[in-house]
Amino acid sequence: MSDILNKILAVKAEEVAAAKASKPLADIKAEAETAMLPRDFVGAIRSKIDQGLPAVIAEIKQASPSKGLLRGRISSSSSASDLTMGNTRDVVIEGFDPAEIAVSYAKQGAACLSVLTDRQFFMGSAEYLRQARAACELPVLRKDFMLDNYQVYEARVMGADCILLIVSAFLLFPYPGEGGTVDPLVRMRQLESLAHSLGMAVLVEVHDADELDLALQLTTPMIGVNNRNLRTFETHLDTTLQLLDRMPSEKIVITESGIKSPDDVALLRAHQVNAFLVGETFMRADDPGVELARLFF
Ligand SMILES: O=P(O)(O)OC[C@@H](O)[C@@H](O)c1c[nH]c2ccccc12
Repeated sequence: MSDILNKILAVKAEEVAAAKASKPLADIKAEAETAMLPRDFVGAIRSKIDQGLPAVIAEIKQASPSKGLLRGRISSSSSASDLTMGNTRDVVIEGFDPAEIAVSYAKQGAACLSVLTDRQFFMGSAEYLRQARAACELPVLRKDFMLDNYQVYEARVMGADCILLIVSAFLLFPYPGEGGTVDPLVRMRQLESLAHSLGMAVLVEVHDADELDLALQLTTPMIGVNNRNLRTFETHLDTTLQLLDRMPSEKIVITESGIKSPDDVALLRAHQVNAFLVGETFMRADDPGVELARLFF
């Protein structure tokens, strides 16, 4: 079992409860229904692939539980020791500009953006998503740990065009629904259909064959394979390659995590994997978009 994921999900459930207490479900629902129009996330990916180009979902991620701070500097008002796993709440960072990063990604040919909105473990925020989306025309994935309908409405209100459903999160965490604990597949289907009804796409994330079997029971065409093992934090691109035989041809395979070099990209493309989600490698570069072009074009 994955300790870090369990910890994140427990915090997430508390955050959702607090958000519901400060803004009731009916209010966020009304806001979601009048939010600005969604952008076509799946269409943006398909359009690159149809042109024979790699479809890159370029991530904006300030920090991660496995690597700590990825971009920016810790301001003198906070201490580096605050930045231990799961304790990023009070750390202030300078030199991290989501709008500037988004513009650079768009200019260099990204298909879509992914923006971390989890605060405690990834130092993300809804505000970063808003800033990034407003700065360009790319569709945006809200990268967070979704458990509850409420978060899907929230995603739309902040401007997200796509949400992430992590299969292992539903398997791990017995999140209560109406009338007790709800079956993981039932919960994923509920969140998927809600996202679709709000005009958003869904990226479903798997790490092994059993998770893939569940993911294939959703209707979304986008299957993400996370190359990172959330227990050990090790990444192996083989994780994606080993699942390819089981992928129906109508699905779009998105390889996620641990893509570091043009050779990694060439290996995956040689196996007809043409959609990529990349964060750390871009975040550590001076100009994230220029690094995107170096890896992919
Ligand atoms: O920074 P990387 O190794 O390029 O990985 C990006 C992305 O795949 C990773 O951030 C990610 C994949 N699935 C997630 C779920 C939650 C948070 C983060 C993630």
